[in-house]
Amino acid sequence: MADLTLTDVAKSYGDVHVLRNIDLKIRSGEFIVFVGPSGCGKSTLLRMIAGLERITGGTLEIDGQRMNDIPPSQRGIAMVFQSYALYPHMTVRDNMAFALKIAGKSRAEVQEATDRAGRMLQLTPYLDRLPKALSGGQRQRVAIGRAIVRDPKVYLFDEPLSNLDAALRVATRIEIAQLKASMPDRTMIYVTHDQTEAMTLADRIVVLAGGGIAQVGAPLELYERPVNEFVAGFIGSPAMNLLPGRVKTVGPVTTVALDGGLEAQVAIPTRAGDQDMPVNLGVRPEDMRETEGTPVFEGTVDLTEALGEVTLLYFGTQAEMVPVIAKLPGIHPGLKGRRVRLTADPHALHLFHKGQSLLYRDGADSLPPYQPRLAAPSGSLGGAPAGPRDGGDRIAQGVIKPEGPAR
Ligand SMILES: Nc1ncnc2c1ncn2[C@@H]1O[C@H](COP(=O)(O)OP(=O)(O)OP(=O)(O)O)[C@@H](O)[C@H]1O
Repeated sequence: MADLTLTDVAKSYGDVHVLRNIDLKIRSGEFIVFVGPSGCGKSTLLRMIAGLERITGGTLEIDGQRMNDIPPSQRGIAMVFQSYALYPHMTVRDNMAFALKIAGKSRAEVQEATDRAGRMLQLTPYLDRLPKALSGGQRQRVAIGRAIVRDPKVYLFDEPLSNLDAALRVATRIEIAQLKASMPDRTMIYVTHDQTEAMTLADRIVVLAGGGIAQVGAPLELYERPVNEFVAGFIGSPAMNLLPGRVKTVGPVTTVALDGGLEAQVAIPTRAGDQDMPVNLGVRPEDMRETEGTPVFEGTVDLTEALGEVTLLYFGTQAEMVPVIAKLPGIHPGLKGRRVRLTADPHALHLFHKGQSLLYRDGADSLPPYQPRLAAPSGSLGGAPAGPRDGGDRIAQGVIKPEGPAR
């Protein structure tokens, strides 16, 4: 058991306020991933939980016990670092055994714990090797093994895979997922820059920005229902396109008059007071498709990138413009320089109050319960998504915010 509760947690270095108003409840056994732009305080928050950084405001509790002034070694936590931090002159077994020996465990206990960690991480053949005789992935497994032998209640990972090449990252990511599955009651908190790691490993993702929490939710919840433009742009790759316009007609389905003359129907309800409100229409590149009918976007393709399973089309790549990007399934040769008309399902469109600041979250709680987007049933052709997106039960895809002060 290890529930973590952060209440109004803050961190400042003198006059520099790095984090403030961090309220977060992490349930025992959850896999939580912190993401956010560089310098937003992900590692600082992790290190405060570990006890490696002083908490300058608020409280951290683990299982109801205040931890602010408890030393790291007594928090029941183990941390795995990006840099492995192995002792180069010690074997794999000795690296893993070190903390146990310091803690005064018997020889038999140390042997049993290191054998077990070696088996769990497939390190048994390497137990007598020095770190220099291991690959990067194997070294990181030793670093994880060092955490496992201590049998902590909470595991903290600070970008553990970022020193590995692409193939090893995938393999080690899967090993971490399997490790978590084998320890369902252990709580894990993981910092990463990698969206795939965040989306695949997390039970819930915490998006940090501007010194606070922008949104917390299940990975697909953040993808499908970002509460603001920042999260919309941060989760998903390439980022969601934001097309400026104004609310033209209100009702259960909103019509948006886009700058440039096009119109879009969005399955998001608006009220009379929202009429003429400046908005950004959010459309994910992967939700766009070519149309002979009425487009929500029309432009000349400046650049294409053929990635095999998909082709990326770029529009408006001139300096200082944020290009609009479409991601079409399959290979589309010869599109560069062509005029293309694109549309998207009204249920796949998002709507944001224009100019909304990063942490402006009011109104998010009034959204109806989240309904996951389902893939097409197996056997159907064409890849058109089925389920809620085609029905009427995902009305509020995005958020229109009333005018108000940004927080
Ligand atoms: N000792 C310090 N004194 C002053 N500012 C600091 C100190 N340590 C960290 N910071 C600042 O705190 C902020 C958060 O740093 P942190 O390393 O937690 O960010 P991060 O989100 O993990 O970044 P990255 O993704 O680049 O690793 C940064 O702006 C950093 O400059």
